[in-house]
Amino acid sequence: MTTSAAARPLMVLRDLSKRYDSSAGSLMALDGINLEVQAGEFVAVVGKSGSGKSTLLNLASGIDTPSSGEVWIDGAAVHGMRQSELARWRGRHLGIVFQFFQLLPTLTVAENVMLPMDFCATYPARQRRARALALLEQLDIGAQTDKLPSALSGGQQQRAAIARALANDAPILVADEPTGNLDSDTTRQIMQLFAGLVEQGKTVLMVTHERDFSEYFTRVVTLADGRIGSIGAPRDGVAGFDTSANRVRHA
Ligand SMILES: Nc1ncnc2c1ncn2[C@@H]1O[C@H](COP(=O)(O)OP(=O)(O)OP(=O)(O)O)[C@@H](O)[C@H]1O
Repeated sequence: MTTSAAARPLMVLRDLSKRYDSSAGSLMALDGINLEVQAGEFVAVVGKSGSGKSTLLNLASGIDTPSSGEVWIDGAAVHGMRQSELARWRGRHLGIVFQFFQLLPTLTVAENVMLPMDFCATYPARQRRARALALLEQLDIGAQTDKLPSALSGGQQQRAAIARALANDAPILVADEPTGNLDSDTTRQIMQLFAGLVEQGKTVLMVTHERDFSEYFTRVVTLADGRIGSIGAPRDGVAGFDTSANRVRHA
């Protein structure tokens, strides 16, 4: 993709570290991460289990706080925000998609999609249901709107979760193994859906183990032991997913 020299990155992670302290000891889960994500990118985060992928996403999305370092999103210092302001700010700027969907089981699909709009008051109350239905229609689950999540297939639940992530029209989608619980056909559909959203202007940061979709990604960030081992362009190929110990490339 082309970016002008003056373009400000949509997301900046600067010297980001996370230490977990427990009775079992201290663990440096992330150590000195530097990453800039431009608007319109589809960035995949890959690496072995325990390499720090989810921790990186949780810090980048303000779900968790760094031990040191900075997270800037659209010019805002996320690392400096109070918890009270962070939740609403996050709701407006980030849509988050999880492996296990995390839909509220006692609310209908439409009500789940309306939740971020209710929480952040991004749209007038009288418009929220219509917007939820339009998103669900766009994601091909318009017929499921008034069902409980448990009545939907895994793929349909993930579509509902993506609709919820899109509810506030946030510019960034953060997804932690969104296809990790789906069969291969559904995985393809969901990855194509994310690629389509990027084409429509969204920016996506995704933890994934999916090797077959590297052509969708603008960059592949490989984590190893809490550090960035490599940042590769997709043309570097599936090697971006090679997490073997000595495979280190530099962009
Ligand atoms: N809340 C926590 N308290 C203590 N240690 C944690 C906590 N969360 C994660 N860790 C540890 O930090 C390291 C990085 O974990 P993280 O979940 O980010 O890895 P991951 O690459 O996402 O792994 P996976 O692919 O298995 O989901 C691991 O050693 C993990 O055990």
